[in-house]
Amino acid sequence: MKIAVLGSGGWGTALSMVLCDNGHDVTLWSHSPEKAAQLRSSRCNPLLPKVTLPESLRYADDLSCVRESDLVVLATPSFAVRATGRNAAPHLRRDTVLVSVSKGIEKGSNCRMSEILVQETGGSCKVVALSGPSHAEEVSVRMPTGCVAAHPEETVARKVQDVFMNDYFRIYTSPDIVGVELAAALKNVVALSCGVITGMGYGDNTKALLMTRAMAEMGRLGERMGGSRLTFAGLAGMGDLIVTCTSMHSRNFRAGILIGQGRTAREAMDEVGAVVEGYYAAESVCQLAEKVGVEMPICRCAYDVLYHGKQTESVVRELMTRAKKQEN
Ligand SMILES: NC(=O)C1=CN([C@@H]2O[C@H](COP(=O)(O)OP(=O)(O)OC[C@H]3O[C@@H](n4cnc5c(N)ncnc54)[C@H](O)[C@@H]3O)[C@@H](O)[C@H]2O)C=CC1
Ligand SMILES: O=C(CO)COP(=O)(O)O
Repeated sequence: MKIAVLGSGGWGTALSMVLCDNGHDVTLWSHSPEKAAQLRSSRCNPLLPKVTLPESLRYADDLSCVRESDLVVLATPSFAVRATGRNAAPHLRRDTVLVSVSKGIEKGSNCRMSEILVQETGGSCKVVALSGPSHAEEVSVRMPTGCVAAHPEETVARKVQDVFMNDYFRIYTSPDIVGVELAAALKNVVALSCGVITGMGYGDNTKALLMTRAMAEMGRLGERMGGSRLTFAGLAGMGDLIVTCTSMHSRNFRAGILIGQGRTAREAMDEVGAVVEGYYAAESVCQLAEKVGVEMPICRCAYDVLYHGKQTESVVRELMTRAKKQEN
């Protein structure tokens, strides 16, 4: 199959390697000519220093590279998905399947990534969400990993399953694209929060409390917006929550630790030096929760710390002294 991967950060690069392993004809697009030239000449992405990029991988800096592609993977940070989709759209075939792997919610519109791509392609292309616990650093060295390919039409989700799946990258299908995409965006806010309490010096009890209660609020919002609670208990929900709340590969978790140690959100993101999606998602999540009338105290507190510089100690006290309630 002819495949274009748009976005040459850690994740776009790791997925390009999976697709090359699976025998596809893959082009990796970078948004700057310098980046494409650097990848082509060095065959190394500094974000994944342990790996040499496959000989068969091609590089591009022009979005006309999607022409004649059977499948196009959107792997830019979420803030760049709309512009990338819009600029690629005139070159796309109507039967090209788009695969969205960016984990976020658009600032302002609060759209999911697949909604943006449907809008930008005028609804002509099918858009599948691929998500799950999958650090690029581990996928690129072929560590066993599992993800979910979500689309309401089973045949479309299965097509993506077939393209990506191999003996170290296991793909399940799901009809619940709403749940999968919301879980992906929400878990980043929780991973940031988990980093904050870790940076403050709290231990495993506090982390388990935060992750479990955050799952409850993620599921509440997801269900109210049309997703299934079961999705939140699966790879795209609980799976990805575990991997990002416990791993030093996670940029969200690392940024949170720095904030918990006293840095501002801006200082933490600069220090991490890569996209921290949870920062952007926190604002949208609070807006969505308010709009649909769902209580999300943990995400609300994360927003207050990130956007209003609220003291982390007072936020923890606030959460711990909420009114008494039954667990479910
Ligand atoms: N890194 C990972 O392990 C995983 C990341 N993701 C998601 O994939 C998306 C991309 O993440 P990463 O590859 O990790 O990002 P990254 O932080 O490694 O790289 C971001 C890339 O985006 C490029 N970029 C910056 N501005 C751009 C623009 N305006 N248009 C196009 N590209 C631009 C940068 O040059 C850089 O190469 C995020 O939404 C992330 O949540 C999903 C699963 C795993
Ligand atoms: O989504 C990820 C792993 O599944 C990557 O998480 P971070 O963006 O926090 O690094």
